[in-house]
Amino acid sequence: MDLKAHIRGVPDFPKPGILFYDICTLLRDGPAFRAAMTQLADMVRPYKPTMLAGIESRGFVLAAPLALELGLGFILLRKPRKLPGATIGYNYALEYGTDRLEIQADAVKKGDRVVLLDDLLATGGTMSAGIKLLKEAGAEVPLAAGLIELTFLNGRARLDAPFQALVSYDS
Ligand SMILES: O=P(O)(O)OC[C@H]1O[C@H](OP(=O)(O)OP(=O)(O)O)[C@H](O)[C@@H]1O
Ligand SMILES: Nc1ncnc2[nH]cnc12
Repeated sequence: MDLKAHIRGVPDFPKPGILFYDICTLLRDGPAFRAAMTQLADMVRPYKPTMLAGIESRGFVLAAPLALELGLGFILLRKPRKLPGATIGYNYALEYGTDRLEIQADAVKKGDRVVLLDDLLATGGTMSAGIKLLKEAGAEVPLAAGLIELTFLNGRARLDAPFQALVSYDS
């Protein structure tokens, strides 16, 4: 399955100069969505995670079904003020703005092996914040993973964990 054939590039969204890689066109195609989930499962399984975590919101769309597929529990990393109870937060810069991620302080136990999933790695700010939060909460992060990597932004250099993606774009 050629996953790239199902990902649409939308010029000048959400700002002029940004080529937005839209996964909605992949998600809407059953066999392509299935193939992406199977390939993600094959990529993640060797790292022997005990839990999966996903980043709001497009990351949830991939990470929750992947957790089910692998028979694992699922942790939500959310945008600010959405999670009840004590949280740990981290501010970060995006390719097109700034944001903050939060995790529930009791989401992981020391020594949990948590693989972190998002749809796309651009500058790496979001994924880097997610890895920091998981580690601060006590988890090991054997892998961060995505469907898409924008290699020209070199986001993986900012990550304190190995990173893998299914498809990459160099412009
Ligand atoms: O590597 P970075 O430069 O940090 O960019 C990647 C992040 O940007 C997008 O999320 P966005 O904040 O647009 O939110 P969404 O998933 O809710 O659409 C994407 O889903 C990643 O989470
Ligand atoms: N170019 C891009 N396409 C889709 N999502 C993104 N998140 C950050 N940069 C993006």
